[in-house]
Amino acid sequence: MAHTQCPIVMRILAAGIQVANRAGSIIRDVMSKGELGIVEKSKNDLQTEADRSSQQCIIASLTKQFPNIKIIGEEGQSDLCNIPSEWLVMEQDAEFLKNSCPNKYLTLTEEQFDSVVVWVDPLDGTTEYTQGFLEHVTVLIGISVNEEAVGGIIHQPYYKNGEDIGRTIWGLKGLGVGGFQPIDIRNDGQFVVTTTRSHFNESVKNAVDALKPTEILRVGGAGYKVLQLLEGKAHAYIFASPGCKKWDTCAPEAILEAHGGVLTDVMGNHYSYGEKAIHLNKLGVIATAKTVDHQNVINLIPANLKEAMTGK
Ligand SMILES: Nc1ncnc2c1ncn2[C@@H]1O[C@H](COP(=O)(O)OS(=O)(=O)O)[C@@H](OP(=O)(O)O)[C@H]1O
Ligand SMILES: [Mg+2]
Ligand SMILES: [Mg+2]
Ligand SMILES: [Mg+2]
Repeated sequence: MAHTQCPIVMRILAAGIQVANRAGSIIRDVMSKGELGIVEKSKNDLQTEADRSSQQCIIASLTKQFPNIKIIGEEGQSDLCNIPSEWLVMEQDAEFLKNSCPNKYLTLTEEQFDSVVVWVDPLDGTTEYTQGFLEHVTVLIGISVNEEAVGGIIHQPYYKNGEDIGRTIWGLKGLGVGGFQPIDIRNDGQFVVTTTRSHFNESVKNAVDALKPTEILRVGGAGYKVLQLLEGKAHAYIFASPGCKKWDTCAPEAILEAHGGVLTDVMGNHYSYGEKAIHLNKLGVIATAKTVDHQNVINLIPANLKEAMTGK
């Protein structure tokens, strides 16, 4: 099937896979040149040259390919006029396009652009990037349709596989996940929680402790934490605090749920990813692996913590 005839959701994902790979190589280039150009956007919130360049590459490439689609990136408006030509990626991943599009998205056309929003986090785990925890760094491209996170890409620029560097994982609800082999963690009496490394606070600690974990992993990035759920390394990802934004969770939520896991706020509700959605995930992030009862985890989060977060 010619690319232009494929359903829009499939084409955005196929383009996203290629552009995320390019963004990953830009992130590695900035690090190897050693001039990170760190800016403190606000307290505990950094931006580097890699965040800026990766975003320019992704937004420029996707805007060129899909001029009618709303794209929202973490780093705000990017100058798309003066970017190096090698940052413009016009390819779509041919392997991915061999998959059949789930029926639900077959009739969605580019003209119905109002219902589709692409959420871009050009570099998730910026604090970890600046501190040398490079494995935690990911590029996130999420697609929402009618406000629901349905598809996404998590690219790990520093994942090592023999001589190869980098890998790209995709997911689409109704189709599944690809680019890696998911591992479903067992429920054998252990309960491993993954949580923030760089944004830990009292509220996050209280929620984590309430689950009585047998092990706590503290790593950077929403993308990396969700990968830990998908690779059998943790049962739950707990961040009972505001801080994460829609571009942090859109792709991870879609990929996790395409495999049977769940990602919600502390009340157990899904976030909305429409164009007008507020960026902040005010009610935190609770995500669970496929083999875990999500509602049970939500029930264990202390009521006083939920009241403090919702104001009710
Ligand atoms: N308090 C606060 N202030 C500003 N930004 C915050 C905060 N908490 C989380 N975040 C953003 O969420 C992304 C993941 O961060 P973490 O790994 O620390 O936390 S989390 O557990 O996934 O929320 C990470 O995204 P990137 O900016 O893309 O690296 C954080 O910036
Ligand atoms: Mg950031
Ligand atoms: Mg992020
Ligand atoms: Mg980021």
